[in-house]
Amino acid sequence: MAQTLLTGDLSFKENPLFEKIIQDLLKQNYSVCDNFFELQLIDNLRDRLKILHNHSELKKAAIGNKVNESISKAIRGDYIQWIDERLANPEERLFFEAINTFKTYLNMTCFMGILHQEFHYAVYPKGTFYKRHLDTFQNDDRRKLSMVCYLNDDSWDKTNGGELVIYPENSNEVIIHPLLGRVVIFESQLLEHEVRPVFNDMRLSITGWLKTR
Ligand SMILES: O=C(O)CCC(=O)C(=O)O
Ligand SMILES: [Fe+2]
Repeated sequence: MAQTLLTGDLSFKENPLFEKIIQDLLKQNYSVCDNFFELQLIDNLRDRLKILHNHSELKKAAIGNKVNESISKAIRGDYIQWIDERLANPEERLFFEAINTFKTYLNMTCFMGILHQEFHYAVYPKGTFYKRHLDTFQNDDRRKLSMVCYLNDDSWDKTNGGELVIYPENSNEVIIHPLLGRVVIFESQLLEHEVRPVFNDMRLSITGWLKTR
């Protein structure tokens, strides 16, 4: 019996992509990765998000229940829809499969204790932004890693704006363009960041958090 368990444990296979992300996180608290998902999956998720958007399924994102709408709008202008994993359609299921594989890997190799995740679609229309912030709430530090997956297609131009800017504590700001298929992962409790105003087009993404406890 013990023998069987041991054999199971030894079946662990090193994943170079995940190892790179882990090394980046250890070194600088963030990682930018351009091949986390298959491009076909990104295309399908983009189509899904566009359908939701066209059917007005997305809601204005809030920043907390005590803040009124005009203040909220001065802080963030995106529209979101949470993805319910239990109701996921085939492309969302593939998305969560990749996330779960990553989560299991982190827990096995880094003992990160990730138990839950939450993800939402996001659309930033022209003129919107999200001011500099930290992704953790007061009295709730369960968000461990933030993940942003960009769904813009390859016509996205750098002059469209909408850059993610990360502010590491001891070094210069890092500017990241929301390019097709790019995934950015960072320490939710450590790195302040912002979304710069979108000048053109509609900025599409899925954002989420890997959470402890
Ligand atoms: O879309 C991005 O690049 C970041 C979004 C973000 O910071 C958030 O939703 O908390
Ligand atoms: Fe954020």
